[in-house]
Amino acid sequence: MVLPRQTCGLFTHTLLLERYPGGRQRLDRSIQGGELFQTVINNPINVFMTHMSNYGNDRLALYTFESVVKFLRCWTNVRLASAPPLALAEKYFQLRPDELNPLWGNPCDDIRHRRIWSKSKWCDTLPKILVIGPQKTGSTALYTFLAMHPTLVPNLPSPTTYEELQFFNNNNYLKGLDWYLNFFPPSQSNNTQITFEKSATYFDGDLVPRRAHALLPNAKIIAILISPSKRAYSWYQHIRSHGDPVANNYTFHTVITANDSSPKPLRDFRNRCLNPGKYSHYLERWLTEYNAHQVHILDGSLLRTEPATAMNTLQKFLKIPHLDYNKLLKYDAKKGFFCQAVSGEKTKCLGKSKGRIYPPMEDRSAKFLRRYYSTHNTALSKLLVRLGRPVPQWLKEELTTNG
Ligand SMILES: Nc1ncnc2c1ncn2[C@@H]1O[C@H](COP(=O)(O)OS(=O)(=O)O)[C@@H](OP(=O)(O)O)[C@H]1O
Repeated sequence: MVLPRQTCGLFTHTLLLERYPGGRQRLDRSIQGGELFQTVINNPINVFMTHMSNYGNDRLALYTFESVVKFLRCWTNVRLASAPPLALAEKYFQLRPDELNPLWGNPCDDIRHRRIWSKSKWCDTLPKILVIGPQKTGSTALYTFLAMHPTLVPNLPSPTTYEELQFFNNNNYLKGLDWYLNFFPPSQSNNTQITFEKSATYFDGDLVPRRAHALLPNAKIIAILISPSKRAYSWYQHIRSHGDPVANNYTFHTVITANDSSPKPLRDFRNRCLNPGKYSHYLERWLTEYNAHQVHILDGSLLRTEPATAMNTLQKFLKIPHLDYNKLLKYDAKKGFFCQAVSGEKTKCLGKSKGRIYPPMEDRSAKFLRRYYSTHNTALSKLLVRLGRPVPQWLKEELTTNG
């Protein structure tokens, strides 16, 4: 384990000066203003270890550290003090409490890390595309369409959350990078392929944009948007079908109209139902981390009715070879959606949990939500215009039928 923002690295490599790569001159350069000197200067707290169980034998380490301490004392005003590693760690987090939560970066971005990265580990297969949701916008359909492309490879499924890894937004993040990487083994893809991941809860997760950017700064981000009112209703039906007590005890209308005097579980539920639909708010957060050219905003209604058209635009954005989805997808009248065309007239559709049958939304709820989302939809429309992106038909309709 290393402290945040420190690079785990070797300063002495060997026990013998004459075997030091580059010779004494190189080691002395590191001590006298070079890498070791800079490491001490730039980090108020450092943890150093010797290779040896009895470090009295590690004469080269003793030479190195004695020399760097002498050099620092001679040429700088830095006050040096030492303490056991645990005490150092405590001091470090007193100085930087905001760093108590880890922020994983790509170990292979740092040449020293890459050099000492275990041969049995990898990092080149980290996803280069993230489908971030939000939930109930057709993200699973998009995931299966992307997985049909020979250039694209999804993560291995999680035993608990299936195709979604939900790494960046919950406690899986604290399981560390190895946990995430194990879903992208090199055996799954060749080096011309691109790995991708979709977790629909990433869109509105507080910490997600920052965490995702720290690990995948060059990733392409895909958000799918449909009418926020429809999304909220679909989400309510989804949660209700899973037997959630709040969803079972309260009608959709009661949920969306809950106010500050409503019971806390109901208010929390209302927030989970309605907040992700404040699209511009969350997109702006993603745009503080990622450059706009890395972010694709996909029209979820178009994906549903004309998936081949939506996939054409998406392939251009991803700069991957063109695949004609007209030939791969077929409308399934029974399911009411485009599904994967298999042999003959057959189709392979998503399971029962996608495209549930439920009664239409009550008029009063639709009216309430149109008003509720009005400012958010206006902000979204402005955002899309600012980015030079098309304004989807569903958004134009929501804005004109407002009130
Ligand atoms: N091709 C295709 N096949 C099946 N379903 C499709 C498709 N395209 C869009 N949809 C709509 O996707 C809705 C589910 O969205 P998600 O996959 O994002 O849901 S989830 O957040 O991952 O649970 C799901 O919502 P419900 O109809 O409310 O169940 C569908 O309407």
